[in-house]
Amino acid sequence: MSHSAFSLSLMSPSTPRIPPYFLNTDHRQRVLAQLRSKHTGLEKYIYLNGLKERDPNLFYEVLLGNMLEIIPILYTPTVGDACSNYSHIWRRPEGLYVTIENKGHIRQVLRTWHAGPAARIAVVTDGSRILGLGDLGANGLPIAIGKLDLYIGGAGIKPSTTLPICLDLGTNTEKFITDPLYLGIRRKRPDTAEMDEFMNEFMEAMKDVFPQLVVQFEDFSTDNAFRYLDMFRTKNRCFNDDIQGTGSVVLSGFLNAARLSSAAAGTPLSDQRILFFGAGSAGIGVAKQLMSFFTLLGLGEEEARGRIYTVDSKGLITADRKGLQEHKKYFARTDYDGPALTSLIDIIKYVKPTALLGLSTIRNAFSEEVVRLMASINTRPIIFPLSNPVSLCEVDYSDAVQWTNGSVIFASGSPYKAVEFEGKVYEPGQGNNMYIFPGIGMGAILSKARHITDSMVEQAAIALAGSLTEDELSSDLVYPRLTRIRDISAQIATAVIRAAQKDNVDENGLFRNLSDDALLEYVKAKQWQPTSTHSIPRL
Ligand SMILES: NC(=O)c1ccc[n+]([C@@H]2O[C@H](COP(=O)([O-])OP(=O)(O)OC[C@H]3O[C@@H](n4cnc5c(N)ncnc54)[C@H](O)[C@@H]3O)[C@@H](O)[C@H]2O)c1
Ligand SMILES: O=C(O)C[C@H](O)C(=O)O
Ligand SMILES: [Mg+2]
Repeated sequence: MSHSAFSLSLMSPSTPRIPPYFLNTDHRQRVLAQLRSKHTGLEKYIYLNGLKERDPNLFYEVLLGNMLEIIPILYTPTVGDACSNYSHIWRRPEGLYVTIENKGHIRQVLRTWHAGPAARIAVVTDGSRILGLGDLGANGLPIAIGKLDLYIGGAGIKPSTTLPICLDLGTNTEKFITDPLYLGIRRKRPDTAEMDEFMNEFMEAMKDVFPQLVVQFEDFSTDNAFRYLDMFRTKNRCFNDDIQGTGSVVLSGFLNAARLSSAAAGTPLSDQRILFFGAGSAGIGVAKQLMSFFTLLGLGEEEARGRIYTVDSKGLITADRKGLQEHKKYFARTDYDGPALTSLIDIIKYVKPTALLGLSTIRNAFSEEVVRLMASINTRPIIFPLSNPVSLCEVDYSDAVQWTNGSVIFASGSPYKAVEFEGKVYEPGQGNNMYIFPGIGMGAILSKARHITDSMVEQAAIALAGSLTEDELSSDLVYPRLTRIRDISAQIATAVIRAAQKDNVDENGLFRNLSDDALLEYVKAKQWQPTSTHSIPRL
């Protein structure tokens, strides 16, 4: 502090004063104008982060009033830039880091969290596969924060009960280890045995320190995503967003998309054939969940599995391939014995899919030739390029509309704007787990579910699919409009609570006697709202 500033502060005992005519203005509009004056997504992210620190109530008020503008900044795609640059844009402590060096005393570290046992929902990442951006190590924290902002904005979870955690276990990305500003531990990631020990201690400690907590695993690399879901799904109240949340949201969009595509083709729903381009945690998670599309129609497991084809970087996945990773085996084809099919065009010609889903992280993998081929074999092709962020999306919406002459039924992981084609406006869907996880988490919290069961996840998808209004249905949408996310999350949470009751995992039996309408009203009444302060800035 300079000498003059120091003496000035000594000389002025008064506290700062709000400008006298401040209340003649709407401060929320000022905040929006300030936000819009920033030129890049990252600058907007930093601005919003500062606003949240200065005045969280105002931050959530502005978020709730401007979801379509603000979610793409706090969440995909801009949160991807925030993570990639986190060590450089860092301003203040947020969230909780638990490092590999805390092994042996993780409980003590968790006990430092200010909310203590009041915490209800944690999003936990180890930073090893952030969106499609790879291993970002300790820079992964903003993904947990962004997801929790959606819990708060989208479902109405109370901010003080949310807990973002980044497990700092090292990184295999060399450029971070050598970056002088990198905020994480400078070492390679541990081997499986060491990581398992850490995760076992961590999850036990989470249960002890936060007995009411739901844990959402987020953006773990594929092997670990499956591994820790299997290890903890019956011991802890937890789920994996990339496997189950994505599976659920895509099942939901697919239920609506298949209805449109089958009606256009005049074929039964059960004739759908789905090709997955990308067979990681998300691809296989979604493929497993989409089995329910067929089983709900009455098909047996084998028949349902036969409608699903998976592709990875080596081509169509077949059972005879050597060294096939465990998670790819279930959908590996046993009915193809020709030469390996490696090009997407050849695979489409062989499979003749009604739906092409991308979870590959390969930008523009759905080329003009691919999209036109899909349109030539389907009256209304279903094309869901689901990789995030936009920079890794398999095809842009405007191209998909143009190359299919508007017939495409489209949902992408990251947001796209509506496009006009030959005088008609087309609206894309956003097939992102953000529609689902807030409702699953809220339902699990309110019912105090011991575990999160498959049927809770499936019922969440069915509730989301059924939540479209007449107007949304007549616009051929496959997901509801995001502006309604609070209502939708309440409907999903209600369905999740009912499923928890059916599975007898609800520890809170109070809702069992409520009618569906009364339960929905109860859930809505539980949603936290920022108090409208007329937006007087906090001093
Ligand atoms: N929309 C959503 O809600 C949502 C949810 C979860 C994940 N995702 C996105 O899905 C993507 C994948 O996530 P993941 O965890 O499964 O990652 P991952 O790295 O485990 O999986 C990527 C898969 O793509 C395959 N692949 C890579 N290059 C390929 C190529 N050239 N041709 C064909 N296949 C190729 C890989 O073999 C692998 O099977 C990410 O971009 C992520 O952001 C989206
Ligand atoms: O974070 C998202 O936008 C969706 C998903 O969880 C992902 O990993 O891409
Ligand atoms: Mg994710």
